[in-house]
Amino acid sequence: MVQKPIIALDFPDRVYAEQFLNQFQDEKLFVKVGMELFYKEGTSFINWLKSKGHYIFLDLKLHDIPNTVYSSMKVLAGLGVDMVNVHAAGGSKMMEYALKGLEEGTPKEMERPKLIAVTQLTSTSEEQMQREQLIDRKLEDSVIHYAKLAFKAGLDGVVCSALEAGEISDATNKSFLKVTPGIRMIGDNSHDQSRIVTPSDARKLGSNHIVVGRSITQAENPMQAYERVKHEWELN
Ligand SMILES: O=C(O)c1cc(=O)[nH]c(=O)n1[C@@H]1O[C@H](COP(=O)(O)O)[C@@H](O)[C@H]1O
Repeated sequence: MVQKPIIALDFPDRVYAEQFLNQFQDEKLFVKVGMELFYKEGTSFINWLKSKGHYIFLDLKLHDIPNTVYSSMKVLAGLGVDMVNVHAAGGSKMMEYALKGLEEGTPKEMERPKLIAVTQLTSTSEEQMQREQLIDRKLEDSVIHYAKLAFKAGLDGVVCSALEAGEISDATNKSFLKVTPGIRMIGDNSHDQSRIVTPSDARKLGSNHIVVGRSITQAENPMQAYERVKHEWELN
């Protein structure tokens, strides 16, 4: 799959999103549609993005009982997106059912979307995880544990910080995807993220994809910000 930085289209509606995308003219981008935009605009916006030739990560982070996730994935499989996700905390069975739903729901002429699992959100710190989730371990231990569960369930990869990417490769295999949000250029505001890295460090540490939102979308010149991220990511 194309390795361009994935731009998080965290906008309130399609007017904002289209205004943003228009700046890139005909460039085919890899974009992420999250809950905010999908809840507002639904599948018609996904179809529009597809008609423009963009690659799409539909980030709805499913986390429910196995049967509900199975039937929801069956529906999402028909949208023709390239990547979808679940929360690994939903458990092995839920992840297996998610994959089954996608496999059954993908039309014959389409490729099944990649299925990845969020391990520990990049906004979560070790202190918060221990205090709020009552996990009395290092944060990396929890991330690696979830990655192993996702791997065993047959998923294509995980969402993780680049700080854990190397250990995940060792615990799974080289082709298991490590998709990394929490990307910031040096000096950027980290906002609500905890485990942040630069595009160049993400590459060096072994991430396969990076997800970048506010550092691009809220930049004074988003095109320039995107080019800087892409340059750093591709050069390393
Ligand atoms: O699944 C995700 O995309 C995701 C997982 C995670 O652990 N952390 C995380 O930040 N994300 C998403 O990645 C994007 C990061 O946005 P910025 O912090 O603005 O770069 C947001 O759209 C988040 O919803």
